[in-house]
Amino acid sequence: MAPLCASAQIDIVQKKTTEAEEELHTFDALLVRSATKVTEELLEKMPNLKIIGRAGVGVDNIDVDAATKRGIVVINAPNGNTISAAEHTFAMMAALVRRIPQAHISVKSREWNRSAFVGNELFGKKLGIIGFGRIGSEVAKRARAFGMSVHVYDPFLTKERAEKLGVSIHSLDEVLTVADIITVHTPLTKETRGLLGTENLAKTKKGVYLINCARGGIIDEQALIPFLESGHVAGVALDVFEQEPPGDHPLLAFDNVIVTPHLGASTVEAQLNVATQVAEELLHFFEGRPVTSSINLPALSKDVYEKIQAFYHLGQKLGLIASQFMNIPVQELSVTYAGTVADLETTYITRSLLAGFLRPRVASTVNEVNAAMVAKERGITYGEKFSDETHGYANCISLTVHGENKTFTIKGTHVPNYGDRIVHFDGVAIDFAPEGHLLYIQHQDRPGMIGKVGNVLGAHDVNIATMQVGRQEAGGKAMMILSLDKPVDDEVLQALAQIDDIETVKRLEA
Ligand SMILES: NC(=O)c1ccc[n+]([C@@H]2O[C@H](COP(=O)([O-])OP(=O)(O)OC[C@H]3O[C@@H](n4cnc5c(N)ncnc54)[C@H](O)[C@@H]3O)[C@@H](O)[C@H]2O)c1
Ligand SMILES: O=C(O)CC[C@@H](O)C(=O)O
Repeated sequence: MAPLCASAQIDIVQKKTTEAEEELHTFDALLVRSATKVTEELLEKMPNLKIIGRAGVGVDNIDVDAATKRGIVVINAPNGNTISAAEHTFAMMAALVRRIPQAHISVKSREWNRSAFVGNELFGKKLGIIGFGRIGSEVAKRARAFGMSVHVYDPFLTKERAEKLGVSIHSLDEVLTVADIITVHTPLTKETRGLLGTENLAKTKKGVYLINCARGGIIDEQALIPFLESGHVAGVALDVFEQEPPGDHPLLAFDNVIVTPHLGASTVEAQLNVATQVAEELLHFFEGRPVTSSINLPALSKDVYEKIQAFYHLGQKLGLIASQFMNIPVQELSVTYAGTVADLETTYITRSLLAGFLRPRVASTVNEVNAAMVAKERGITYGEKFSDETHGYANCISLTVHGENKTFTIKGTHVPNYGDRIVHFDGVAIDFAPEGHLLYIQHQDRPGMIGKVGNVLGAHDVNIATMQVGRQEAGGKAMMILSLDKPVDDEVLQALAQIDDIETVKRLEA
């Protein structure tokens, strides 16, 4: 939290959400650990909210879909507690096979029963790790130091990464059948809920030990009971439960089930790390810098962000102008990247363009977070293409909007140290900066048009800052894009539209 406390821009209110009912509508940011449930209902009471920070890894206490729908960025602190969670897993493993908690209770009860607590060594045992991300891989390092062999199952782990981490990948069945001890380190998802249920538990070795320091529900608690009763499972270590706290859970009655109250991340170091990580990210967000640990935005490193920043802005302007020009229902947006921009992380630029396009059409907040979702809701599809056609510019972004009976194309480029330029507008080569109050005039290419437009604007006290003209061919379709010092009202638009040979007049705000 220290980075937040040090910031003059941030006022911190530390309360339970239930104690802050009256102020909920005022908050811009919400920071939570795992206990606060960030539900759709809570989000409805927080219309000002822009970002939710989870000081920890799992975001299962946050309705990420509901946040995304509202354009709220969700960030977490993905690695601040990795070491603590891995160490806790290892402590649980040692405690499980050496029966330390049971022996502890016995001695505290004034007994001295050494023969009752004969355990097993970890050395030489096969450890099955299901889920080989940050924590799983740290557990593996520690296991190797203890002389264990490590057997990994993770369907998303590449061969290269497995080799780099010195482990071999196995199928789930292989891990289940060979492991003496199995520890799970996956997120809780539709696929992992009940992953160790009746069917898979039956495939494990007789006498297997199980550990869950990830999320309650990955090991099916009900399914476990008969396997403990029969002695097939020799012992279980649980830091997490399907319901927390677990209350009077039948598993707690088993002597060989050892438990902790979700303590994986509960170290001074981890709490400091996650709080600092999430606080720094939050400050970056409000300073308009990239957030690297967002759950609902593509991850961007500072380096990548710096490269795409200019195009991100250009994309937004292209979308914004196209949306106003095509103020009719549209079905499809097609974005083409050419030149240097084509080598960058274009997903983010496309999202920015899409948000710019949707903004004039949508009453609710629309930004890079929810743009794809809002587009889908409105039946607008979009796609990215890459091309070699740069039209002579170092970089070029083209947007084609397909609407009912009309297609519109706009192209832009970014010139370093100069700015964004629109270089092609509705079939006409032109060159203007997409900034401020713009006026689009489409007319027949005739002498004297510029003077007539200037006279009307002058008569209405509208000052022209810049004027760019372009045409398809001499005497054919021509256009003017004017940048004005103030927005024009409907009266000015009508006066301009009455000039002979002017076909269309549109205001465009950029
Ligand atoms: N007990 C605690 O206090 C505590 C602390 C921190 C994290 N956690 C939890 O630990 C878990 C792991 O955290 P992490 O930081 O290592 O996450 P991570 O995202 O780095 O790793 C998760 C791994 O699981 C793999 N995976 C996903 N679906 C899978 C499936 N169906 N089968 C097998 N593997 C699958 C992913 O490919 C990934 O490699 C999470 O559930 C997290 O919430 C608990
Ligand atoms: O806030 C906590 O202590 C839980 C942490 C842990 O479960 C996580 O997902 O980061």
